[in-house]
Amino acid sequence: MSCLRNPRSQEVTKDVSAKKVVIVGAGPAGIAAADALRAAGHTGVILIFGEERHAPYDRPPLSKQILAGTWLPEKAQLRTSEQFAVADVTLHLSVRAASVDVEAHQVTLESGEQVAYDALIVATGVTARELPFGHQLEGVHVMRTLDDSQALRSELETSQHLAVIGAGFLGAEVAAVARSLGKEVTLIDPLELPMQNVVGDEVGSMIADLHRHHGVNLELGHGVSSIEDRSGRATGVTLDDGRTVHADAALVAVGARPAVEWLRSSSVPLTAPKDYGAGGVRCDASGRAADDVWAIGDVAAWWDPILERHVRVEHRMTANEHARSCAHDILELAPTATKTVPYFWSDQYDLKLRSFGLPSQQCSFQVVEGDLEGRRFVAAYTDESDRIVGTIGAGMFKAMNWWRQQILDGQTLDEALRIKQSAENPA
Ligand SMILES: Cc1cc2nc3c(=O)[nH]c(=O)nc-3n(C[C@H](O)[C@H](O)[C@H](O)COP(=O)(O)OP(=O)(O)OC[C@H]3O[C@@H](n4cnc5c(N)ncnc54)[C@H](O)[C@@H]3O)c2cc1C
Repeated sequence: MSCLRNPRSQEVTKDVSAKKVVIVGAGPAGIAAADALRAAGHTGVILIFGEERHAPYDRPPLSKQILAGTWLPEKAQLRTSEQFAVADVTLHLSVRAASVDVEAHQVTLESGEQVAYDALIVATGVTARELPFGHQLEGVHVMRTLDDSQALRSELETSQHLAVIGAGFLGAEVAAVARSLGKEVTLIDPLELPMQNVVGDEVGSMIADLHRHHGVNLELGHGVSSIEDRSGRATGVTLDDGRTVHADAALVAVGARPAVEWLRSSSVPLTAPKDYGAGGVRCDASGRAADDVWAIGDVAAWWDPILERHVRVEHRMTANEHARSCAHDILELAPTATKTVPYFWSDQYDLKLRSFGLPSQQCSFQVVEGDLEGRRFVAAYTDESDRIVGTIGAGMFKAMNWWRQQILDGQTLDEALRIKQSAENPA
């Protein structure tokens, strides 16, 4: 198809608007891309292929409200079939893409059927990482899909002691929900503190104290060497120091890997192991990965012009932002104007953590508002040149937004504190 290049236009040219767009992955990013295309004036065919059998749904409630039983799964559904019909978007569920031929502009489905495209959006997300042992046992779970969440929920109706392997945000959230359901919970991680590599030592200590306060047994600084079983059913978890923690169920929450197997035989580039969020689809700052191929959401490592490197983040809001920006690029519209930074949240008991940018344990850390003891605070994370690269906070949402802007402005902490002080105490 011939395309009229009109890079700075606010209006979609006719040829471009009629492109046939194929979206692989029916998660939040894929659905948001279809929305964004239509909102920006795209009139051509949009096909979405998703390997799951469920109507597209949101994942954050899986480890929170759905696991806790306070939401029915329907509440997490992203769109109804009527909404897809109105938007004239064709959704194919239980269909897996097996490969893509970038040169021929063709996706091959697992059935062998070939689907031609003018523009391809890769939105295949990530899959749960597994341990090299134990996953065949009854009572051993991961948490990525609606089926996973429902399976763990029914497991907790009968099991009394849950071992959570991995104290990242997912493991920590599930530990909190399981405690609220009255279960004995052991939270295990080779790091010394929960979520330590993201939130650092100070916030990690606060989270550890919170879990201890709620009665979670913390086994930090320990890896897991095996999952014990009797007749094919998990009975405990053996730590690297030889002790065994009794458990009749286990959640393995040891991270995720980009769902890129289907791209391996293609010319779509992947990021190197040393990149932030390695192994994703390597994209430019508009999500373009190869000729007429874009990638968005958890699977995509976009070039970040502020941080000057490829960044892949597994955050819900990034899926929406990528989708909007990529839709504009496909339609050759002027880029979406708003500069953004990654955002995530995590709910544990009554603590509602919010984070902007890319905080990490490697950064310098300073509480800039409130205090950690009261669990009402904003903390700034800075790089070696004192630039603020991330913030984490709780209970101070207005202040968090001010600090978010400082990240966007590339501000140093020193300068940000000076601006804040002069705003609070005008001369
Ligand atoms: C339990 C849980 C809790 C979370 N909580 C939070 C939170 O509190 N805050 C936050 O910011 N983020 C949270 N996240 C992360 C957030 O859900 C993700 O960032 C978001 O789902 C990313 O959307 P996505 O569409 O890129 O990927 P996904 O949601 O993974 O969707 C990708 C879809 O593509 C499908 N697919 C994969 N390969 C193929 C193929 N070859 N063919 C067809 N389909 C394929 C997958 O089956 C999947 O349905 C959470 C994630 C989980 C799992």
